[in-house]
Amino acid sequence: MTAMNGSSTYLNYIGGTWVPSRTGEREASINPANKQEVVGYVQQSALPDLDDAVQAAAEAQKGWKRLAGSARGDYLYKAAAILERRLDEVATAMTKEMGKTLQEAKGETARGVAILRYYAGEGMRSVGEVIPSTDSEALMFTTRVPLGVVGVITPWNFPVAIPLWKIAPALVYGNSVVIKPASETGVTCAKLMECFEEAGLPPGVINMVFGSGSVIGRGIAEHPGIHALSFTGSNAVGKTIGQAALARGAKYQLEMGGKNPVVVAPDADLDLAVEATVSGGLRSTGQKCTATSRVIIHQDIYEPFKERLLQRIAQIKIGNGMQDGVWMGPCASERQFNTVQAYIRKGVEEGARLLYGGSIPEGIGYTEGYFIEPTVFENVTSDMTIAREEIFGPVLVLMKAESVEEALRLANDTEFGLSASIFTSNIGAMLGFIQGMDAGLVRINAESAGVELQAPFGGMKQSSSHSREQGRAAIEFFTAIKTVFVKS
Ligand SMILES: NC(=O)C1=CN([C@@H]2O[C@H](COP(=O)(O)OP(=O)(O)OC[C@H]3O[C@@H](n4cnc5c(N)ncnc54)[C@H](OP(=O)(O)O)[C@@H]3O)[C@@H](O)[C@H]2O)C=CC1
Ligand SMILES: O=C(O)CCC(=O)C(=O)O
Repeated sequence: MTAMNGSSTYLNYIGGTWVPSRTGEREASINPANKQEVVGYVQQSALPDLDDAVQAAAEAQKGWKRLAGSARGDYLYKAAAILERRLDEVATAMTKEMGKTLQEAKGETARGVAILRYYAGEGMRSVGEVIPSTDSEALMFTTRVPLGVVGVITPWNFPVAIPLWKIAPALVYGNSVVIKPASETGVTCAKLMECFEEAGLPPGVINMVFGSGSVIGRGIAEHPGIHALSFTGSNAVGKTIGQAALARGAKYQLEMGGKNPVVVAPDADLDLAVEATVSGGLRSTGQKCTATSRVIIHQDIYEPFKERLLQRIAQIKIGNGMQDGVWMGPCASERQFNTVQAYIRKGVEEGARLLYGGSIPEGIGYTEGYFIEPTVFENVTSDMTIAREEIFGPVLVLMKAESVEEALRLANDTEFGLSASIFTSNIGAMLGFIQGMDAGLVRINAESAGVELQAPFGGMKQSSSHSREQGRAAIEFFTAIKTVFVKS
């Protein structure tokens, strides 16, 4: 059982057993919509707990890699069915732990089910190719082998989808896994582990160790028994993980921040562009690496676009994501709440004009959680902090462009390159944007957020370590190619 003594304390999952940390310490997971509510307690683990998990994973991987891919896939199909059955419970834990609305949390959990099924099917797909040898009597082909024990370090903003889009391919290709979830969303991750446990995964194939990033996260990056690391989170942490992995020759994959632009051309469908800007920028309280952050608007339609945008934002209902009708929940944590407020202050100090929001909403219950109004700035220049750094909150900056060419130049004027959208009905502008935009995801007449699990996902420039996740791209990270030459 996950819970210790029937209380809401969640244990580490190591070697197929729920175990308390050797430190005996635990940490509360708080509901950001109501700071008084403890959703559950998770372990404050130390490095010996991680050692136990790595040892269990290494032992289990020996048998796991020998199973047929289809047999490994069968376990994922079972886990998918269990997660589907428990969808409401898992989504509720997610909303309570990190604040996104229940509707969004249910959508994400359903996506988790689909991710498991997609990778279950991978167990039966081809893994190599036959390459003609210059020796006519030889057979030369490639096959793929697992990497060994994979470390997974995940953030709190997609507590089901991100862990599963890393765990599922790692497992189906024959690796075992040690995951450290974000401290804010440990309870949700424990529920995913329960699904794998109920699916009957052999003990040790998947392990979860709670704990702080600086101890367990760093411990994963530096552990000699972990052969590969997949991380999503901030740039600052991602870079330290990459350096630690490189120093010891481990494979690593980093998915980090974004400063995603939306370009609104003079011939755009303005209603569509407004709706996509609101959804892409403010859904999940702006806490997506693909969230729209910079809105670059052609000067000819700047005023009508701005007017419609502000009208639409005024309709947003902020509140506890568990309540019907609430469109936007709180920031996920006190730290995130403080960060977003600091960026809003910085925007004002640096001379941007605060058009909308910027404060804690007025009304009953808002001071009980980490609520911030949707916020819009204008008169923003590219050198301002709010135009350069990832805010990860419900903040949009409006920038005016004299031409579509200038809009593209502004869109590219960032160190990030994750996602970018353009709204236009001009095919030339579309093609110019597809070609000229330096981003891993380029979207035409669609919001910057919104990832499909069967397609490669990742960024350019500082947004990623240049690898891709999801879809068939996952096989590139979670396996190594072996070239085989056979002669009788
Ligand atoms: N690309 C994305 O999807 C995300 C981007 N971010 C960006 O990062 C900012 C800060 O968010 P935050 O949650 O602090 O993101 P972090 O990068 O700190 O956290 C992501 C994960 O890394 C872990 N971690 C933290 N420090 C270390 C370390 N030294 N070594 C190894 N692992 C570590 C965290 O653990 P723990 O939870 O215990 O700290 C968590 O599991 C946000 O404002 C946003 O800009 C955040 C989340 C997702
Ligand atoms: O846009 C999405 O659905 C996923 C975004 C994402 O991966 C992230 O924010 O970390």
